[in-house]
Parts: sequence; C-alpha cells; structure tokens
Amino acid sequence: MISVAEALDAIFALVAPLPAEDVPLGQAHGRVLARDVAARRTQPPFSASAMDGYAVKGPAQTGARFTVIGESAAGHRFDGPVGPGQAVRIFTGAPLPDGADRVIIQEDVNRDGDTIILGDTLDTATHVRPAGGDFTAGALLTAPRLIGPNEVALLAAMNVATVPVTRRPVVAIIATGDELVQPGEDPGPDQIIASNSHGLAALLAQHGAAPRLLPIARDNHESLSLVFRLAADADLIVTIGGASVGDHDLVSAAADRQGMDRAFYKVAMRPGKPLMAGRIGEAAMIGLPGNPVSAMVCGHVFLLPMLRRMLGLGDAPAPRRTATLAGPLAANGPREHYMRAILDGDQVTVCGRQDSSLLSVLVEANALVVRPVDDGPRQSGEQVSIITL
Ligand SMILES: Nc1nc2c(c(=O)[nH]1)N[C@H]1C(S)=C(S)[C@@H](COP(=O)(O)OP(=O)(O)OC[C@H]3O[C@@H](n4cnc5c(N)ncnc54)[C@H](O)[C@@H]3O)O[C@H]1N2
Ligand code: MOO
Repeated sequence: MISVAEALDAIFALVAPLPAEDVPLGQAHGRVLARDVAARRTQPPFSASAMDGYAVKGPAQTGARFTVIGESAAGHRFDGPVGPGQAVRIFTGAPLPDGADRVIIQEDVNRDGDTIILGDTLDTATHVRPAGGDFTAGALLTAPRLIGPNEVALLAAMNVATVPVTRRPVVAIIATGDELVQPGEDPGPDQIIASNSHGLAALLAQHGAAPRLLPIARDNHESLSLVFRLAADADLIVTIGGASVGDHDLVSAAADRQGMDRAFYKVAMRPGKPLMAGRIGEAAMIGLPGNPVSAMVCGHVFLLPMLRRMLGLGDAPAPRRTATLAGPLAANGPREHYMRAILDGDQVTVCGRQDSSLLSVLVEANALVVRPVDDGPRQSGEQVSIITL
C-alpha cells in the first residue's frame, strides 16, 4: 500500500491543466481565469469628486467666498475652467472641472444665491479621486485565479466582456452495485439508494467541474463495460464501489478490460483504502470505495486537488490547519486516519462514531482530523492537523 502523499503525486501525474475557452462575463463567476487579462480602460478615466459639494481652485479658508458658475454631475461634466474665487457645484463621481483642485463638502458650506461662504470647520481632504487611481489601461488581472464576485466587478470595470477561463473538467461518475437504485425510485427489499454519487457530483460542481452522473452499473462485466463506454469522452472517470476484494467487486477487472493503465491500487488511509487510479485512453480514472463516507472523504482528499490541477490552480493537497483537541484520542494504526469531527472556534471534537457508512455523522461534521500513520495517543489540548469540510 502506498501513502496518501504518494497516491496524490501519482494522481497529479494522471491529469494536466485543461485548455482555455472564452465565456461572457455573466458566466465567468466560479470559473478559473486562464490568462492574464488587461484593463481596456483607465478607472476613473478622469479626476472625479469623491463627495457632494463644491469644486474650487486655490486656498480655501474659513470665511472665503466663491461664486458658483455651474454644475458637474456624474455623467455630465462642467465644460470650462474654474478660476480663483470660482466654484462649481459638484456631485460624487462627477468629473472635476479643469482648474479645480479640491472639493469642499456641502456640509462645510453656507450658500447664498450664487455665492458660497466656507464654514468654520473645514476638513483638509481634497475629496478628489485622481484619474487612474483604481487602475490604468493595460493593468493586469493575473491568472490563474478563481473568479469570485469581486473579480467579476473588476473585470466589468475594466470593460472586459469576454473572459478566458479554463474549460470545466468533465467528470463522469459511475455508481456500481446491484443493490443501488436512484433517489426517488422504489428500492427492492435488499436495495439501498445511491447517495455518494450525488454527493460527489455536488462537490465537484461546487468546485468548478461539469459532473455527469451516468446510469448505475450493475455487478457484471457487460453492464460495467457499457457504462464505461458511456464515459469515454470524459476528462475524468470516477467509479464508486466494487473496489474491494469481494467476489462481486468487479471494477478493477472491468477497468482492465477497458485498457486501464493502472497507477496504483490501495492507499494506507482510513477511510479510502481500496482506492485505485490510472488512465483509460484519454481519460484519467479514479476508483473510489463504495462506503458513502469513504467516497466523500476521497473526494476531498483526492478529487478536489485533482480538479484544481485540471483547472490550472496548481498542485496542492487539501488545505490543512491546526486545531486544539477537545478530548483525548487513542493511538492510530498503520493507515492515515481522516476522522470526522466538529470544529468550534479553535476546538475540535472527534465524532464518536467513525464507521465509513455513516452519512448522518458526516453531515454533523465540519472537519476531518488527520491522524498520521502510527500516531500515538493524543490528549485533550494537543494540536492536531485538520481539513475543514
Ligand atoms: N475482506 C475485506 N473486506 C473489505 C475490505 C478489505 O480490505 N477486506 N475493505 C473494506 C473497506 S475499507 C471498504 S471502504 C469497502 C469498500 O468496498 P467497495 O469499494 O468494494 O464497495 P462496495 O462493496 O461496492 O460497497 C461498500 C458499501 O457501500 C455501499 N455503496 C456502494 N456504492 C454506493 C453508492 N453509490 N451510494 C451509497 N452506498 C453505496 C454498498 O452498498 C456497501 O454497503 O470494502 C470493505 N470490505
Ligand atoms: O477504507 Mo474503507 O474506506 O475504511 O471504509
């Protein structure tokens, strides 16, 4: 059995960053910027007022008088210069008139017809936003990066209406097993509902993939071959279940029949031991264990890092941090253990039931405590490594 770190390295070697495609700005949220993008204009394109008030030129002291000669509003500039002793009524976002160097906020002004008299409590700020104060034409939003709402706003301000993003990885998800039916169907007496396939589809979609849930493959070679063929054009094929050593665990043999070039089988981790990975033709293939929590944990530990690599976001394991144990833990065995746990502030409580079939426990948990191989017993108050869910 190889270690989790070795398995992750082997998995990274199975995939490469995908090519870019152009999408309208309205579809860029949640995608990965594939190339640096240059601002197509300067923002603000002119010196602008930051406040509602009066644009004036020259020394502005308490009691000074200015004649109001016009108005500058956002979208409607005042045409012409402002000279000494003159003021232009101005509003936030409006172009600063030529000659003006300062905006006096209206709260600091008394107005009498076309004359303003500056009050006793003048602030010293100019309230002017210089041209290009945010960015200048040609300034870069650098890639790669995940495009969130803030990036969407910046790209819009840069007048970038079409955005180069990494193509979404197409991930075919194949649940396997005679015991499975889809949610909403009528299970027979010995059947259960396929769950982790749907959970993984959600996890992958949330992180930028295009998941495709294929029909459930039954525990025979014909069915498995048929569903594998449906997955042939995916970037990544994820099978669930049938990975262990039982008489009906046929995924490995079925993958071999599809010509799988195997990278590894079995990882020293818990849950997730019977994990396999390789390539089938143009696609990478990951075979996950069937236990619902095992599959979801492998999703966090292997699929998401793999997805980030395909999206061009680099090669890194699931981010970890430390937290303080709220209770003692027994020694760990020979497999790296990903224990479902509840993180509250800095305190982490490991859930009492760790069986890899318990989705209700996974839903209560918001973190995985990562126990190294052969980690000794841990006391309450000790620092442990965690992955947040
Ligand atoms: N003799 C041994 N038995 C087992 C070993 C072992 O080393 N020696 N390993 C155990 C471990 S660890 C795991 S994990 C499981 C994994 O087995 P498989 O990957 O072959 O998974 P299945 O047997 O097909 O299913 C396990 C379990 O999960 C349920 N399942 C499967 N797919 C789904 C799905 N899409 N949604 C919901 N539930 C699913 C399935 O009904 C089983 O209950 O093997 C141990 N055995
Ligand atoms: O590895 Mo299995 O995933 O422990 O339940």
